[in-house]
Amino acid sequence: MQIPTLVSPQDANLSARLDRLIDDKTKPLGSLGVLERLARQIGLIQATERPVIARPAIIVCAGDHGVTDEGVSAYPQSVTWQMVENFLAGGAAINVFARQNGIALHIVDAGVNHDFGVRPGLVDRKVAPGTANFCRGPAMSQAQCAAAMEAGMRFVDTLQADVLGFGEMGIGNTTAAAALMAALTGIAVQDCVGAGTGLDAQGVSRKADAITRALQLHAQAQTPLERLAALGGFEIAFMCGAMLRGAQRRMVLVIDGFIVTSALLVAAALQPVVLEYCVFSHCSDEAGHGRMLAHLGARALMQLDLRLGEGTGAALALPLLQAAVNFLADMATFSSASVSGKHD
Ligand SMILES: O=C(O)c1ccc[n+]([C@@H]2O[C@H](COP(=O)([O-])O)[C@@H](O)[C@H]2O)c1
Ligand SMILES: Cc1cc2nc[nH]c2cc1C
Repeated sequence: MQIPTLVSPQDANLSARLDRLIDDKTKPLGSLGVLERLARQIGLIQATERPVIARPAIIVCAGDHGVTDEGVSAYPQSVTWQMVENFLAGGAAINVFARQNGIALHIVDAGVNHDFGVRPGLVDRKVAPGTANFCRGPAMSQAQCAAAMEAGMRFVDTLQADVLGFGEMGIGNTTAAAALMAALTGIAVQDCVGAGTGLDAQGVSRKADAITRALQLHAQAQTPLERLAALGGFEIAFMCGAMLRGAQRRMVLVIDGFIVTSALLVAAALQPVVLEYCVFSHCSDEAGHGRMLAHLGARALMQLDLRLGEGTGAALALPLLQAAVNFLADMATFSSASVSGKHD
């Protein structure tokens, strides 16, 4: 598998020109805060003083997890395929928010334990019907993991998006994400685990125990790709490949919650520059997410106590990205509006 080579979008000359444009708008210097940072970042990613968001898209990647055998989720595995049906019928939260914000939604089966048959609207990239239980062996073989990543890269090649958001669905995947987090960051398991879909304290400690056993079993997995195969999931690997290709194609990547960020942890371990293409939509209520973001040096746009996944935070953040490019394009300048500038 060829890992995409990324170039940094940083360009000192363009950055200075964007700063001048931003500072020339009719507002006290710096007063649009994070929106100014976003406008500059999107301009740099698109390599223009006039960035646009014309074709926003979100990929919702679904996969099942063998580790659910350890009793690590508050819901049964069948909810994964049932929610995929819900996405296809247009009734999930992500459908509502994507419709509200004019976002194209792509639903991907990367490894769900269900036969959907031939389903219009479903992107069938099933590598296998769920991962193996990583407490007993690797979640995926290296070949399966590479197949999921390559499928993610190839899928992004079919898209015309300028902003690409990520979402996921997979009962048990907060366990996989927490295991990846512990392995890739060295943060203690206790500080990586959380309640997921709603475990009680006993459930959370069962989850931590499963992860601790898995980290011992897979101690020989040392590279990011070995760790992804041992502990990850098909939807996580698919997103990791899709993020790397999206950055290579200079798309703005909108990161959602805990599981999406775990895919980015792997992508950033392979190609750190990918982070310069990322906007972090929100800080999830899942306990480890704040620490995961801190590890990446990332600042989330919003804190809404969300813990749903599906790309809902990414969809809700899109209006903020649009506000950033719109103020840059449409606000008057001090001279065009005859407004006096700051005292010297
Ligand atoms: O995005 C998040 O931060 C997030 C936090 C907690 C749960 N989820 C969703 O809940 C599911 C995984 O939870 P669990 O408890 O089954 O591991 C999966 O479908 C995720 O989309 C998502
Ligand atoms: C109902 C339900 C919807 C979800 N969407 C994302 N993860 C989910 C988990 C559950 C349980």
